Amino acid sequence: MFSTRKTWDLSHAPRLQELWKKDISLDASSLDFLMSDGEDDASFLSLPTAAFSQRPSLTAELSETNAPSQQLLIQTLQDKVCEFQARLQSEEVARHLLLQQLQHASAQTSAPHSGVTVLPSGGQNSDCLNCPEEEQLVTRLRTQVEELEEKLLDQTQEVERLRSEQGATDLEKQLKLLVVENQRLKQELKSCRSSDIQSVDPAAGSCSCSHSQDADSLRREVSRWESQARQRERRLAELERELLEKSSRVESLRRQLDESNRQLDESNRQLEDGRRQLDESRWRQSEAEQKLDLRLQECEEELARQAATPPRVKYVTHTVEVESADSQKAVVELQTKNSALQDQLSVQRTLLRELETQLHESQRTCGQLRTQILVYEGEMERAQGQLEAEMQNLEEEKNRVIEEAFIRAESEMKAVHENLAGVRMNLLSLQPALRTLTCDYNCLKRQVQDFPFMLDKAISEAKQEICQVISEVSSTNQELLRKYKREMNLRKKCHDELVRLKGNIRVFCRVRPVSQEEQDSADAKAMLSFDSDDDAVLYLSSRGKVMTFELDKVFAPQATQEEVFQEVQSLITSCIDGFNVCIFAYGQTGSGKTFTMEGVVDDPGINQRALRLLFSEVTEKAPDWDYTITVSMVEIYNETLRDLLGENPTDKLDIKMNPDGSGQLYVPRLTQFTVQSAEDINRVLELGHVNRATACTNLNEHSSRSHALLIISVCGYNGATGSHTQGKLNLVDLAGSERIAKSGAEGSRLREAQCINKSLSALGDVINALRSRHAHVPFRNSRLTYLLQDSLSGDSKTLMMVQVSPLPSHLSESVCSLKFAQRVRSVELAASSRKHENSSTSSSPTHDSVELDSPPVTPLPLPISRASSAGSALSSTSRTPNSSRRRSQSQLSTDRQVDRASPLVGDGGQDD
Ligand SMILES: Nc1ncnc2c1ncn2[C@@H]1O[C@H](COP(=O)(O)OP(=O)(O)OP(=O)(O)O)[C@@H](O)[C@H]1O
Repeated sequence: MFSTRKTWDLSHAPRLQELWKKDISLDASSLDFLMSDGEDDASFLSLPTAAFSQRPSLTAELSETNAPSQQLLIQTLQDKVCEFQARLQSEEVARHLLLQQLQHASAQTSAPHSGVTVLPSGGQNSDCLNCPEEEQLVTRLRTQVEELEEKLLDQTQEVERLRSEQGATDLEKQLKLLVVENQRLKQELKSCRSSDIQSVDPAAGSCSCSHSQDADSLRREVSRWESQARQRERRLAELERELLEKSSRVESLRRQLDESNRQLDESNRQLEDGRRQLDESRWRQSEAEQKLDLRLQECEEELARQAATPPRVKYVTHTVEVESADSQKAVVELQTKNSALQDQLSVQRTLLRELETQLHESQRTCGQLRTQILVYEGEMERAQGQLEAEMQNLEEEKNRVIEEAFIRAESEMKAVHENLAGVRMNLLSLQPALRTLTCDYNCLKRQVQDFPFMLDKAISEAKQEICQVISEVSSTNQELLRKYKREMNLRKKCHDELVRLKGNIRVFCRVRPVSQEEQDSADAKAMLSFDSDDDAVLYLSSRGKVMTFELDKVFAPQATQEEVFQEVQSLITSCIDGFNVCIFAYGQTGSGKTFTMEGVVDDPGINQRALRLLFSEVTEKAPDWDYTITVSMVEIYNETLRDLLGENPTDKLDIKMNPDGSGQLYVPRLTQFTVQSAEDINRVLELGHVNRATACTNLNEHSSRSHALLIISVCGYNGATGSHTQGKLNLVDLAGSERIAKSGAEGSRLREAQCINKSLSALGDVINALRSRHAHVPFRNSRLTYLLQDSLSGDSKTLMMVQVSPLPSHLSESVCSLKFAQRVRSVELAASSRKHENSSTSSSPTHDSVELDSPPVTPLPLPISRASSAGSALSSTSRTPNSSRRRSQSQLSTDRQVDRASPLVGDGGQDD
């Protein structure tokens, strides 16, 4: 079935076939056999020179013959060699015979004279050589033998020489050439195959010519056709199997039919036998009947004749009687026989009927079987016709498919061959490239050999360049560092200027919310209101009048701790840059100072947040800067300084001038903790809180009567620049600012009130003197201002957080606190206004002088509309907050210019 494909496989690869044939011809063992046979046979060496006289023609013949006919040629050569050997042997034998004859003749000649046997080896026996003729003959013969031997030796040498020069060497050379050619062709075939594989299989090599894709597709097509052919073959095999089954079925039916026919014949035969038996028995019966009838008739005739003769009646009667008895007996016998024959006849008839029934049955079955056979035969003919048609179709289809596959494969092979030729061409064209590559490789090899030297040279050059670059970079760094320092100085100057222009005292106000209990017992409506457009304005209503307070920032009751801290954190971080910062919480008792500064556990205040912020900031700067943060906590109660972190919190501390001559103050024996983590902060604050609580009987009351200070020092060192920074952050929770003296307190309460009043007044005076740039700033007037001296002077920054209670019952204290804040803030704003304010306001709080019934007097004359923000009472309908704010801002620059020209001069008590 696949003969066509197999034929195609070999016949359509002419080149491979040719190579194959060459390969076979060269691999044949005949040449090896010939060579080994010729060399092993020693007689070959004795070939006469003439034996090789035909060598040129043989060589020519060998060279002319094609590779397939070489075997024949070799056979011819072998025959000729054998022939030469035979001839040589015969010559040898003849020569030996001649020699023996000569020796024998000489022996016979010499024997009768001396009786001594002449040795064939020619041994000298002077006794036997009496006759000179004989001696001469022997000598001549010996000479002849020697000549012959020499001649033989010469011939042998000549043969050897000729053999080495031309004969076998030619064959060997030819064989070697053929072997080399064979090897070359094998290699070529191998390379062709490998290149075929590479071009056919893209995964096997990197050759990606277009023919490989065509070849792939053709191969796929061929494999598809092959699979189709296989399917058709399978189908054909199935049909054949089916045909065989049907044939076997028909055969079995035929066998059944034959069996039936045979049975039918058997039945017919039985029937015939029965009929024959019946006819026979009938015939015998009729014969017996005829015999009986005939006997009966004879008997009757005899009876009648005897009856006709009376005298002889008795005898006749007796005879008749005798005869009739016999006749009767015979009749009875005959009747019995007749009845038996009748029975037999009836049996035969019954049997005949049965046989006839069987015959009918068999004939009917036979008819049915014949009908069935006819049906089967028709069906089989039809199936056979279908099968033949199908087989015909399949055969045609198969031939067509094979033809197509053949054509495709042929074209594919052609393409592959073309591809192969292309590959060969490529190989040829690649050879120059290979040569170039080889040249390049050699060149590179030389370069690689020179590489260490070049590398050393390059490394030394690179080192020089790197050193040069490093020196350049270091000089650039020096330059950059110089510029950086210059920029830093400039920035500091700018900052100073900015601070000077903007003022380094900021005043914020925070209104605490109304607690649940206070809401229940609140006796009035909200007296404080806020400007939705301006977060620096607070309105206070009292008796139908509205007082407007303008500060730097006003926090409504709903402001969170985080929002408050957001506003102050820039001040806190500036202490990392070396600034001293002071944040005060100022206000009456219960206004929320401690809440703002310390906060509660779940919602910490400025103190804890400030320390955490400082940690995160110094951590960010850690690669360049090395910071140390130390913390101290002190309390000032009744002008007594106590260390809240010390082992004995009740011990009094002093404030002294630092003996190092720096002019800085310090507190001997003050405990300082270096904090490095949030846990340290919590521990320190907790310790301070516990110490403060243990030092008093009622913490709430005590905290209202004392100032609590958290002093944080931040020291930084920049290793790169060598610069140091030192900043200090003072977070102060001041004592309550209510006017206790007015309430008629006595004894210790009076002393507490006096101390608080004194320290707060001193703080106001210091701030006033600082803003007014007085030559003398009264820091020493209180422990508080004395301790905060370095954080209030110079370029330090101060924030005052004025805490206000929203309750109407605290209106007087709230007004007093707000007026104090307003004055502190207005000090720095307008020099021109200060002149007027100096006569009407004081920077120091005068709590005792502010009366609820008599609100602060508006300074006269008002320099500008800004005077309205200095605590003047205005009708809520007389002006809008926005207009006030705009005026304040427009006037700000003018005021600041004047402020630099004329320092503020003022003192307390003007409110009164
Ligand atoms: N902004 C606020 N939000 C919620 N509660 C506040 C707020 N401010 C203050 N409080 C609450 O008001 C009460 C009084 O606050 P706080 O103790 O801070 O006042 P104080 O001015 O420090 O009083 P003292 O001078 O006696 O120390 C506290 O219960 C506090 O929780």
